Amino acid sequence: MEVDSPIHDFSKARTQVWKHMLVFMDSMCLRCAVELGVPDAIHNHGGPVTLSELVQALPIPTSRAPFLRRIMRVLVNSGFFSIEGNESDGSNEEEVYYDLTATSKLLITGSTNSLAPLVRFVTGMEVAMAGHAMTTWIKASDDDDKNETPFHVAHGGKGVFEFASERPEFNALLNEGMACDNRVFIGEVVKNWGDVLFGGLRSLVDVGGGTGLTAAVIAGAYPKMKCSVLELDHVVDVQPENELVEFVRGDMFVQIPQADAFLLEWVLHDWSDKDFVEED
Ligand SMILES: C[S@@+](CC[C@H](N)C(=O)[O-])C[C@H]1O[C@@H](n2cnc3c(N)ncnc32)[C@H](O)[C@@H]1O
Repeated sequence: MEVDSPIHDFSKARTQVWKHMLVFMDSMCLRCAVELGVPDAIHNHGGPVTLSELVQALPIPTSRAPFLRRIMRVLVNSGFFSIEGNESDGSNEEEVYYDLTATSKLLITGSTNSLAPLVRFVTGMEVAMAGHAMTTWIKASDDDDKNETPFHVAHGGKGVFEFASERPEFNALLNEGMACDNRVFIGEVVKNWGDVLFGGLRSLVDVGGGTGLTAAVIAGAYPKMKCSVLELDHVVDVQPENELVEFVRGDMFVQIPQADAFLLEWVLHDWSDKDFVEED
């Protein structure tokens, strides 16, 4: 086939459509692997596993092995797992070994840098429903607050934080998802730029600081600084005692406690300029 023939152009364009239609399967395979505990199973095995060893370690019937192999194929292709041997050439599947990569090591449950909770949150039904509501949302009148974001449209006019306040499981998913992504990041920030950012401060308020993880890391490194977290009731209600950080219940649009400095991490993007910019 000539490279710039009409059939080539059609084929290329068609492939592009297929690719975009199905790209959500990448996320769904990732979610499935995290929910099943595939990274944990390989980690606990202590090294590369065959397909049948993997099936045995997971809560799935052995009859699902061929489907797990396909899910693993997608994830090997995306770099989440490595494979030794070549299962596509018809070799005995016992000769094929799956192992963790740097990416899937970030998905081991309970490890200090695990992003598994973030995967569960972002690929979850509640967020996916917001994606499905995008067309309805963009066609809707923006005079009504219930149409503010696709999430509002998908969830009966409730924004993500109001929704979380009514759903303990979603609240936990959101809080853990946010916190896990910070664990490594804030540690590095404090290590490399802590003195520039926080040196000399007597007090700091992490506005919308979630579980308080960020504030606790900062407080741990600067014990003379008073670190507080301003959060909504439903977030504060489920936080364990924290010796390093004081939780303050409140609404940042109403009042923010006095401090030398304020931290707004992953907060401004949740709101429009109209919410944040006030002119006297
Ligand atoms: C995207 S999360 C970011 C959490 C945390 N700063 C982080 O980086 O992981 C936004 C946070 O803002 C909090 N929040 C939302 N509206 C708020 C308000 N009006 N007053 C105080 N906190 C609020 C939410 O409960 C949520 O924990």
